[in-house]
Amino acid sequence: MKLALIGGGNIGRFLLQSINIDCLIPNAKIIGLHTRCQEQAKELSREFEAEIFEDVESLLKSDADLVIEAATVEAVEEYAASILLSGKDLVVSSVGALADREFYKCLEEICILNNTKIHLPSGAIGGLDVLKAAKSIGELDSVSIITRKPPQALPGAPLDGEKVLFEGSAAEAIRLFPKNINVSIILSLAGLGAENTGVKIISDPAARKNSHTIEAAGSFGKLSLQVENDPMPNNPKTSYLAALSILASLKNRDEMIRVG
Ligand SMILES: NC(=O)C1=CN([C@@H]2O[C@H](COP(=O)(O)OP(=O)(O)OC[C@H]3O[C@@H](n4cnc5c(N)ncnc54)[C@H](OP(=O)(O)O)[C@@H]3O)[C@@H](O)[C@H]2O)C=CC1
Ligand SMILES: O=C([O-])CC(=O)C(=O)O
Repeated sequence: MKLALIGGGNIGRFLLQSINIDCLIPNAKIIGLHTRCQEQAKELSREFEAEIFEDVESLLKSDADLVIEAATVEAVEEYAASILLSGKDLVVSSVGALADREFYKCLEEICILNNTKIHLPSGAIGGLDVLKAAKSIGELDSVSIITRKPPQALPGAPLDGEKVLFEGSAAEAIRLFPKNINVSIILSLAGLGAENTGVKIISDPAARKNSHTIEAAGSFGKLSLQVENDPMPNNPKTSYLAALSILASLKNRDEMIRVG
């Protein structure tokens, strides 16, 4: 499988190392990457033997089968449609982009017409299987997430003392924190939608982990799940599990017997 990558930050570098050097996905290679900073692109290209795509047009013309986005919500908004139209599948890290129903429907139509797929990894949380099963006959009543992170991982957070930075819907949360609360949107997509998923974001100077507590209730019973994420070694903002979940998505793609 030939892969192309958009974004050369924490997750991008981790994927280059895991796929091109550690060979963790059988028969897969990241053949090229596009990222905003050319210096960074050159360094990654040298280190991981991947081509540089100076723009997305050259990435689209490449023979990659699948594109992994590890950049920003804006990058998904800008490039997703043309990637799918070019016949390539897409793995999205910045799932917040899909909070917009119109955008979601537009991408879904492109996928149907072009026989392409979008893969949305579970990111830094879990429990999506429970929500999907629970709502399959429409009896999921409530879903919420409380995210607690150190202030260094959240924009505008005070360094002294715990503070609730946000309380409201996932739709509003991702508008205000597009780099920090993608988890609420994958949760919404598995469950009740972005308008009906409750979010609380807490900045906590005592926190050493990025923790996400999910509560859900419905006719199935109740779900209560806490994920205590270790951050990636070089970036307190990103949970390690988010990067691992992209590898898991790539592996799922080829599995003949799928769990969950
Ligand atoms: N679903 C989930 O649970 C999680 C999702 N995420 C999301 O995943 C994404 C990647 O995370 P992470 O690797 O930690 O982020 P980083 O900020 O470390 O890296 C992002 C990279 O993308 C590049 N970039 C930004 N905009 C563009 C663009 N338009 N075209 C090409 N490259 C671009 C950046 O370049 P530059 O350095 O020049 O800005 C940078 O190299 C983020 O959107 C993050 O919010 C993260 C954690 C969990
Ligand atoms: O990494 C995390 O814990 C979650 C995160 O940033 C996001 O959802 O955008």
